[in-house]
Amino acid sequence: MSNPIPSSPILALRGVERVYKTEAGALPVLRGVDLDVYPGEVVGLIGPSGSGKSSLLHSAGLLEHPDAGAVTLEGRECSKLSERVRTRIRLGTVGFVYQFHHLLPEFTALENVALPLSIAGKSQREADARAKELLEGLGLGHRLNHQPAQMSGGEQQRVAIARALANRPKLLLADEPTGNLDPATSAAVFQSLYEIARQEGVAALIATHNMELARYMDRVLALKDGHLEARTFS
Ligand SMILES: Nc1ncnc2c1ncn2[C@@H]1O[C@H](COP(=O)(O)OP(=O)(O)OP(=O)(O)O)[C@@H](O)[C@H]1O
Repeated sequence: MSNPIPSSPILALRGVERVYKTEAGALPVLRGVDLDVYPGEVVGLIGPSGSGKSSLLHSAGLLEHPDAGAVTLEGRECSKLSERVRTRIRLGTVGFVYQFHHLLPEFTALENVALPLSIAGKSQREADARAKELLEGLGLGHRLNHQPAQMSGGEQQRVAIARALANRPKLLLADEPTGNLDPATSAAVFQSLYEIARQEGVAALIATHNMELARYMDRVLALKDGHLEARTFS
């Protein structure tokens, strides 16, 4: 990265463990994960299918409770907080992008992106202005009034990225954000995601199977046997 990394992480995991109870017995997936993500960096998370990437993102984004360990967002340790406070922190700090866009089909691109802003109490004018700014930044200025079904898969995913960034989260968690797209579209959408994350100054943790895209991240971590290790590319 060209920018110096500030000293205080936006996300810190310490000794995070996740064990699922299955009919076949306990399935340990995360076995003591330590991770720091700093403001403004784009971090790739790789690992084979079933290695626990989604589980890690769910714990990091306060969607699930880890079975052990600490999750600290913006300096606040969240494990022992009530569900209400965790939800408030999640809504204020984290944006999510998934493999499938989950846009509301009857809403336009602009309306889909403005919705979380309206829910957060912004006026319609403010919400629309912010939604328009983000969509234009993602190259969708000509698609503001289109519904999801009238857009390509790559365009739909860009709208989902704009929606995730609408409330100015400090951390973007993305789970296979381009996993449903063909290789060329996937590369283009990833490029847009990277650029807008930089513009917005948001940190991003992006789970992907796509090693070609992983190369373009600021750094890459691999999940192996429930632990994270740094990965470098030759
Ligand atoms: N709620 C659950 N109950 C039981 N097992 C689960 C649950 N959620 C996930 N698992 C198991 O935990 C393991 C890790 O799943 P996870 O979805 O985190 O992996 P992943 O690396 O994201 O996989 P993929 O790349 O295929 O999306 C898998 O073996 C999965 O079957």
